[in-house]
Amino acid sequence: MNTQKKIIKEFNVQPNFEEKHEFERIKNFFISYLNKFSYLRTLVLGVSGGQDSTLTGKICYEVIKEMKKKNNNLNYKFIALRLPYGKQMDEIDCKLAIKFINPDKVIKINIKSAVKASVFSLKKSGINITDHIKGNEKSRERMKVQYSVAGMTSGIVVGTCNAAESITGFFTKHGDSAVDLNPILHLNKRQVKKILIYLKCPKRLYSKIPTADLEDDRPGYPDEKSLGIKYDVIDDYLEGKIINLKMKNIIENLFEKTKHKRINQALINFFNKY
Ligand SMILES: Nc1ncnc2c1ncn2[C@@H]1O[C@H](COP(=O)(O)OP(=O)(O)OC[C@H]2O[C@@H]([n+]3cccc(C(=O)O)c3)[C@H](O)[C@@H]2O)[C@@H](O)[C@H]1O
Ligand SMILES: Nc1ncnc2c1ncn2[C@@H]1O[C@H](COP(=O)(O)OP(=O)(O)OP(=O)(O)O)[C@@H](O)[C@H]1O
Ligand SMILES: [Mg+2]
Repeated sequence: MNTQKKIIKEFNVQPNFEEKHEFERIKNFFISYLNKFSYLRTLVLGVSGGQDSTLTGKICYEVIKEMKKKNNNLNYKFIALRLPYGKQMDEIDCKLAIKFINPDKVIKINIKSAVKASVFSLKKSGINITDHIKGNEKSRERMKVQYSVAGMTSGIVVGTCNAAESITGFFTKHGDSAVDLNPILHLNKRQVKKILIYLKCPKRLYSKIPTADLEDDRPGYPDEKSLGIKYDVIDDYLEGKIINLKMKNIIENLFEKTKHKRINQALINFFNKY
């Protein structure tokens, strides 16, 4: 089996997916997981206003709605966390995403002072971190907040990583990838968008340019510019299409180079047997 086929198999990407069917499949897997652990009550998710957390948020909303109804228990909750670093440049999108997702509760915590304290402590010890490394600090600070909320609410932290980000290692190790459950890890980027359209998400959100938005120096910097490759190309690759050899090599080199980052992620792939 060649590398492309191996990756597609490992990630369980479905080239012939159908939006409604896939959404229901994800929802049902999620519900059966929660039913296995009867003490769980809460889903905790960071909502940024980007495509991945908007879709994951809508999944969480539907899962919790079903859990409340099926178990006749209104104690199930979906908590959305807004975790800006200072003032969020795409605040409007984040508010729109929250409105569309409709979580039971929204908590807003500004991570700036915590990140600054960390940067300052490192500096005092002679380690002056770059803007890039500070970006990873932001991602890990968000992870910490989510785990504190989950710990206090019998909850689990829900991840938003998709297959296109995962195979290229475009996530922070022990940051946004450090989650309890990954419901969209098997979707490529265009499948995320297709399900959002099926769910009647506002166009502004599903057509938004993907950004990690972690750098002070380059707010809203597009993922595709950081990666040096278009999501469309990564998506084609994940659907088993023949792509330009140079692009194929870039993807496979990134996959190999970032293998160490996916070690924990593999365990929590929703479609792996638990
Ligand atoms: N061979 C090896 N075996 C085991 N561990 C190895 C290793 N090489 C590095 N490492 C470890 O991994 C660390 C580097 O990984 P990491 O800390 O993740 O850092 P990094 O490689 O910088 O990866 C983060 C990248 O993902 C992007 N990102 C992050 C978060 C969210 C999003 C988004 O799309 O929203 C994107 C971010 O913009 C940045 O470009 C090293 O500092 C080292 O500790
Ligand atoms: N300002 C924020 N507030 C809350 N959570 C955030 C924030 N920024 C990032 N996150 C969390 O980190 C995750 C990773 O970011 P990422 O950019 O990959 O996803 P996204 O913003 O949802 O979608 P897109 O990739 O299309 O921008 C988000 O899905 C979200 O859970
Ligand atoms: Mg984003």
